[in-house]
Amino acid sequence: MSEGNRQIESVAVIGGGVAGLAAAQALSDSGYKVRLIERRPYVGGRASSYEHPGIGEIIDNCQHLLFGCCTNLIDLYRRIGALDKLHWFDAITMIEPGGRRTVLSPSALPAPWHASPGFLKAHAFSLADKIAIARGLNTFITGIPEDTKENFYHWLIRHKQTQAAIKRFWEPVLFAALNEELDKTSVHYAAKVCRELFLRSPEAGRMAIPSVPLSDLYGHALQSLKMRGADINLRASVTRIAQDDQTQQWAIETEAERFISDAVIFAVPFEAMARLLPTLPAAPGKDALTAHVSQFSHAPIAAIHLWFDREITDLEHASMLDTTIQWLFNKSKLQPQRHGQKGHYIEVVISVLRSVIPMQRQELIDLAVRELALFFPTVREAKLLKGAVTKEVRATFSVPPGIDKIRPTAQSPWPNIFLAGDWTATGWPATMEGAARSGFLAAEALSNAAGRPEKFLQPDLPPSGLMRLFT
Ligand SMILES: Cc1cc2nc3c(=O)[nH]c(=O)nc-3n(C[C@H](O)[C@H](O)[C@H](O)COP(=O)(O)OP(=O)(O)OC[C@H]3O[C@@H](n4cnc5c(N)ncnc54)[C@H](O)[C@@H]3O)c2cc1C
Repeated sequence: MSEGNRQIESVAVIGGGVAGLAAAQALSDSGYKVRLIERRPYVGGRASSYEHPGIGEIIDNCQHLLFGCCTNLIDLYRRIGALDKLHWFDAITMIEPGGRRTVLSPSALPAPWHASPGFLKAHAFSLADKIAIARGLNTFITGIPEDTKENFYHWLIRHKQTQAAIKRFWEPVLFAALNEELDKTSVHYAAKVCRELFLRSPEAGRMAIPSVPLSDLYGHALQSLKMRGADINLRASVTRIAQDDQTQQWAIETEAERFISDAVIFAVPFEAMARLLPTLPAAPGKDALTAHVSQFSHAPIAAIHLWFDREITDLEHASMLDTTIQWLFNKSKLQPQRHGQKGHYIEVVISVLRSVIPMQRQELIDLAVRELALFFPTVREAKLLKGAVTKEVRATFSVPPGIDKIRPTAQSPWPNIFLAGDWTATGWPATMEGAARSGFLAAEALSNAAGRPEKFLQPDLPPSGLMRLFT
């Protein structure tokens, strides 16, 4: 691995998702000449919105959530001036068929027990479930287990979790956070999610939902980058990277042009990286990287977007128990720009379940309406004005046991080429926070190679209460 030529001024960032935007923003803020190259006509990558042709509405590819523990994503929003586009919640509502609600919110007790009173009062769990969940969560207070070959479902059985605790607590939480079946999930990552959301501090577990469509949110990054003199190439797909024989700089080729840059940051998903790797020159470590990239796998997410002629619930969001639909987001309430518009817009999300992906659009809309009626009787009288379905087959990379062995660091086998993307070695699962971290880590690696080391990665939130004893 080379140290680089220590004369880096220009940087090509390939990929305008959260990872690429974080890298581009950090380096632009530090005075590098950045060119961002994105295949699509908009930025945001897997966290974006667009006008759906069938219904004439701007919709997110899927609702995206973040939490207080997402310190790097929040720092990216600060850098791009989008912090005020987040709607923060102190409570999460779980709802059962029939409409009974459980509201989980932090109490005044010190961490790690701040969430305990909410759990104790929860209608959704029996006493046996509560004891099992508390016993399970408590094992993560002192730290997160190392990644072993054990999967999280096996761990839950070994820790004597009830079936209801698995169905109503562990699955909803981890499906949303890790988007994978529990028997394909690493104990290490499951523990990390639980520790951040329920144990570290009340602040770390606070949930936020963007109050604007995702492309508006990440559109702030485009404005901010342009203000700093960055070049932005949208609708430009990189097809090949080669080293310029004379200058030893990198030549980046898109379908339309070819340009030269001192350094390159790849911020593309692993499957796009797999397509670009063969175009790069031979180097020690290339074969190992290629082999590792080929071992990643995906999991899907589907979202169903429904416009009713009336309000079907006062809730802004809810985790829906015991049904195929898992989360509800009341977009008419969450996005102020929709206030007063015709129809009440509800988005429901189904994570992980591969069986829903082959279902037809109308079949999924019917399923969502049928299941919503189990929670909200108004749905039976309401008229559905229109509906749309978004399916992301390659939504997230899976985190099976042993995944960390194949996640590459920001250093690539080539001089002045760096890797970013949620799938790289950040210690985080496939999330916007993981992507933001990867972008900052790649920017740090580049600044080291340039001989001007800088720190962009934000520290984790400090633990509070008694959790300070277990850092
Ligand atoms: C349906 C869904 C729901 C999700 N929900 C959440 C959530 O609630 N919370 C959360 O934190 N995370 C969520 N995620 C995960 C999150 O969106 C991703 O982890 C994150 O956005 C990944 O960012 P990235 O920059 O690493 O990759 P991407 O977003 O995939 O960005 C890579 C970019 O590279 C571009 N590209 C690819 N190849 C080329 C090329 N050859 N030339 C130029 N450009 C190229 C792509 O067009 C893309 O814009 C969800 C994801 C999906 C799909």
